[in-house]
Amino acid sequence: MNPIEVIELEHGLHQLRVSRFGAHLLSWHYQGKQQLWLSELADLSGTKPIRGGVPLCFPWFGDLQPGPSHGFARTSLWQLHEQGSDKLIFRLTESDATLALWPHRFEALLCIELEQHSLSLSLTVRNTDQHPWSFSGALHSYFAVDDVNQCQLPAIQGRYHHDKLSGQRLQFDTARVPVPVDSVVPDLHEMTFDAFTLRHHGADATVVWNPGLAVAAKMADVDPASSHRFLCLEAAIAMTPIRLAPGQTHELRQCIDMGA
Ligand SMILES: O=P(O)(O)OC[C@H]1O[C@H](O)[C@H](O)[C@@H](O)[C@@H]1O
Repeated sequence: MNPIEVIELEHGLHQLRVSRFGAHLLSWHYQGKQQLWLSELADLSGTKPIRGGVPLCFPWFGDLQPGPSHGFARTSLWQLHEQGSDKLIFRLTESDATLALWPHRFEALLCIELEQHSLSLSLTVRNTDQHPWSFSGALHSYFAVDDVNQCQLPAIQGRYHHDKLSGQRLQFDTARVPVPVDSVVPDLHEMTFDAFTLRHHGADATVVWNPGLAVAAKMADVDPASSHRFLCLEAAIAMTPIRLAPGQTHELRQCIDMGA
């Protein structure tokens, strides 16, 4: 059996491929053109995070030792909860494996929804436990670009950001995306990029990431020759974790509007 069971959805101008492993959006064609980058060297064995597409970071963003980078959601097998002509909903709840890493009961639903000219991803997290807990996370989208070194992101110009590469608070001088880049940009929730507009809800920052050639060359699942072909623009809870009381929910959403 293929460990990466893939669900396909075709609706209007869109075609999607989503893996149950990680509820991971692997491919999105809009008007016949691929919008996401998936590494040629992505590990599709169902044992490691998949490089590219849209990984889900939950219940934490980044490192939380001794747990895995970006949490366990992207390496868990999700259930296909609902399938409609224009949407897919995946569901994940706690298991012995997740409780060993993070001792809290939860329900997470990932809804991928298509409208005529847009795609939205929404991760709704519910505390199903008896005690409050906190989480962070991200919708870690890898957008396909011709050359990241030429990318413009007008919304960043003049903005302060936490530069994870230097550990400093810096300001972007121009709209040109620097490479390498690993920046947490607080309160950036709407931006135009390439042919589309991104809108984030339930996030406290947008994370902008491309490792650049030197770091990519050390990554097992990125071919350095194609490391310039993506830019990650992530709807992230990366500043302050969200605290949920029993029964409470939080929705983290990224809407990608092709604006035609
Ligand atoms: O290699 P991964 O665990 O998938 O993380 C990939 C990247 O994710 C985010 O963008 C972080 O800000 C980066 O610091 C990290 O390198």
